[in-house]
Amino acid sequence: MSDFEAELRAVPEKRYHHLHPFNLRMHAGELSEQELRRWILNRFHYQRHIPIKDALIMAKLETPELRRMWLRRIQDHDGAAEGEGGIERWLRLGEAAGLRRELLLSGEGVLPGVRLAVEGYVNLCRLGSPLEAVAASLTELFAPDLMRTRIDAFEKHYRWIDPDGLRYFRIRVDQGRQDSGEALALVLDWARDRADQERAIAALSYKCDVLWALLDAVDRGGS
Ligand SMILES: O=C(O)c1cc(C(=O)O)c2c(n1)C(=O)C(=O)c1cc(C(=O)O)[nH]c1-2
Repeated sequence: MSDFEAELRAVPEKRYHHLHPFNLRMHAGELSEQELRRWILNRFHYQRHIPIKDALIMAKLETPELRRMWLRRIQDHDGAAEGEGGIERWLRLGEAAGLRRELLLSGEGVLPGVRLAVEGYVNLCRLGSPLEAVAASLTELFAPDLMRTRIDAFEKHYRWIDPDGLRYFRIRVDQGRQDSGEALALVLDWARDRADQERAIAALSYKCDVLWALLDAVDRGGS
């Protein structure tokens, strides 16, 4: 592993939201039903913006090979047809937890801090270079392990949620591995000099801040 790759991996190791107190409480089974519903509703705001930020990235990619790779990400979330894809599966997670899909789709109850955090990520992808935008997605190197921990925690501690609702996470484990493997190869290829490497590390650090700030807002609650 190159020094640069080790440096990249070290960023989420120390700052990814697997360390956030809200996630630690989730995994320990300490969240109330209300807190878990608040997380699902607010995280939907993040989920529905992922294909939007991916479309902004795709518009900057200059070859058919790269655009095909990125198009798959959009389809993972939006599905190839009505009733398919990650966004639909997240809506079903909401329903399994007693949240009507109309409520999630309305955006009602999304906390101001969550809106700002998500806007920050979308704007990084809108305004940044392809290298920065792809580097920011590398938090996904750590997401599959976190999802496995989350699935175990839900099955053990939150049995009031229908296990069918967990399909989003089950499918996402492999998707996240593929996404992060492809993104890492691109970042290692594109970041040729030290200035580029530093920009990639800064973008990944910023993305860790986005996820952390999102959970800070959910943890604090309000509204
Ligand atoms: O539940 C999580 O902890 C988590 C984290 C992340 C992440 O690290 O950004 C993503 C997801 N989930 C996720 O479901 C997802 O589709 C996703 C896409 C991306 C991205 O930056 O392109 N991150 C994430």
